Amino acid sequence: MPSPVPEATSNAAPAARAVIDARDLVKTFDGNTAVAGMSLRLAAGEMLGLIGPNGAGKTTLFNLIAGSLKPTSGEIWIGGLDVSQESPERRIGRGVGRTFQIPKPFLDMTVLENVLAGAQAQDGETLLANFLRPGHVRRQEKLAIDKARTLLEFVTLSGLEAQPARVLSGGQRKLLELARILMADPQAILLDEPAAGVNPALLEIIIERVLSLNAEGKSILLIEHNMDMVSRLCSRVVAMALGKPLAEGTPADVASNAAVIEAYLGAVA
Ligand SMILES: Nc1ncnc2c1ncn2[C@@H]1O[C@H](COP(=O)(O)OP(=O)(O)OP(=O)(O)O)[C@@H](O)[C@H]1O
Repeated sequence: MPSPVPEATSNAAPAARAVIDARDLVKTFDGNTAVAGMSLRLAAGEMLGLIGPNGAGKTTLFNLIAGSLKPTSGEIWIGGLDVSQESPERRIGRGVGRTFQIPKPFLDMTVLENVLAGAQAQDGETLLANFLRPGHVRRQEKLAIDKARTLLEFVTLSGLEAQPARVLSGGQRKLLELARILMADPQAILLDEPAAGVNPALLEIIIERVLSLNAEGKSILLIEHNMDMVSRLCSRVVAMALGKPLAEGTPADVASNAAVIEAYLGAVA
């Protein structure tokens, strides 16, 4: 007779593998608490929305996950490893890419050069490699340029590759930034308000491209005030306020949650 399966495991859905696991994070700035005990798990292949009123701590949480800020306490795990003390560059290498609310491209560099800047350290960047293996370095550079061009096509900016980035609109700069982070082949992409200040036509392109990246298997963590975009992309949403989780559920459930509505109203008042 087969041994009975313990109830706790037989009924439990298999836990989705977390790409990003932020554990009980706290971040204070000169005594002011921006993130006050926030935990969040982004599963492999998931698109998770992060909403909350201005000042809730969303961007600070991104900065902690991406490594540009170190937590006051708590831990960040990426792909099953504790990376809390690692640099932002190491975390890019571990497959985390992030965009900023206001992209800051190198304005005097071309659009193509800006995308190339997103490549992980290449052999071509070391003098020694140039000296010892110039043919290999040239091949690497050509591969990087081909990849950057493919990504520019993906974000519909191919026609502008030779232009300086300063000619791009705000929405185009967001697309450029997306291409730049894709150079490092991220598994998880953190998008900080991709819809803000973007015209409706470009926003549709951004939404389509995010869907297509997710269809390729990339996990997406999306900070966004535009609930239409959140509803179209995310099946799960976490709302935060005052640095803490406030509610979690489907976009419709969270948007109609009384505590969430009150937090937004409080932020407006
Ligand atoms: N570098 C910093 N130094 C001091 N205070 C900071 C710093 N970064 C963020 N804060 C403070 O932390 C709190 C949370 O800010 P954060 O930008 O994370 O919120 P947010 O939810 O992203 O807001 P928004 O939706 O307006 O972008 C705010 O009170 C902010 O002023």
